[in-house]
Amino acid sequence: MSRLRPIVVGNWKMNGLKSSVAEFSRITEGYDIGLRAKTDLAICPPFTLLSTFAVVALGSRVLIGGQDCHRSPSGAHTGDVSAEMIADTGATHVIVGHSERRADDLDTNAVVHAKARAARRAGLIAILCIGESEAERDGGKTLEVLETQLAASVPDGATADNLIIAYEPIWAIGSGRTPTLDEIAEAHAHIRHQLVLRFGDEGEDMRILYGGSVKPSNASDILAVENVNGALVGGASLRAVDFLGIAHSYP
Ligand SMILES: O=C(CO)COP(=O)(O)O
Repeated sequence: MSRLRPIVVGNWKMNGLKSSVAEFSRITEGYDIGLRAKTDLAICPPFTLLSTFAVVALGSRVLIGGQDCHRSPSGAHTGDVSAEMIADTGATHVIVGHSERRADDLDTNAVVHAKARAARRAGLIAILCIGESEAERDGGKTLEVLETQLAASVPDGATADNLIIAYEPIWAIGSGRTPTLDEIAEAHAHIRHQLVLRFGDEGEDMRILYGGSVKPSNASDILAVENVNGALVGGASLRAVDFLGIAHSYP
């Protein structure tokens, strides 16, 4: 088991209304001493709920994050939200480079790189997502794709205190399918190797999360894999019972 303190992050994506505060409160209430001893816990709600959740989370030690940020601190960017604005709500984390944004909003590696720098500028921890498509996996290109994404989207000077990597195979997101444990181990070992090549000892301390169809039923196996330092959870983070179940399955 890794010596790094794990973090289990819930990505609520475009889900959640004011009425969802009750479900989030159940998550904060469930983050008891026993669970705190095992793992950090974070929820990334939509922007509309960030401030509310940050207040509800006070005193619980549940962390709050955004799901994306603009590269600039402020300015004429209608509809966008800056890393500084996210930090201003009390959030500590922000997801950048999620495959849904890479696909829907054409976030290239260069854009993700700029967003990760923006997160650091604002004092946020970037959760930077990388992952291969099904065609890339079938073509035997997974490790190469991960290497390219890491090289092009992780900024120089990143540290274990301001960067978390999330490995999310695109074909595993929301599909109920996951790579085998050996495949997860191989991908995470490769990411670790690249981080150490580039950042030396600091790379040993960067957390690498697995994301894609993590559920209470598969979490204990996945979280026990070498170099898996936590999980990025989509659908199963929307219900407190499932999300806490995943966090509890940390060995
Ligand atoms: O995209 C994800 C988290 O960012 C994973 O989503 P699912 O857990 O719903 O597969």
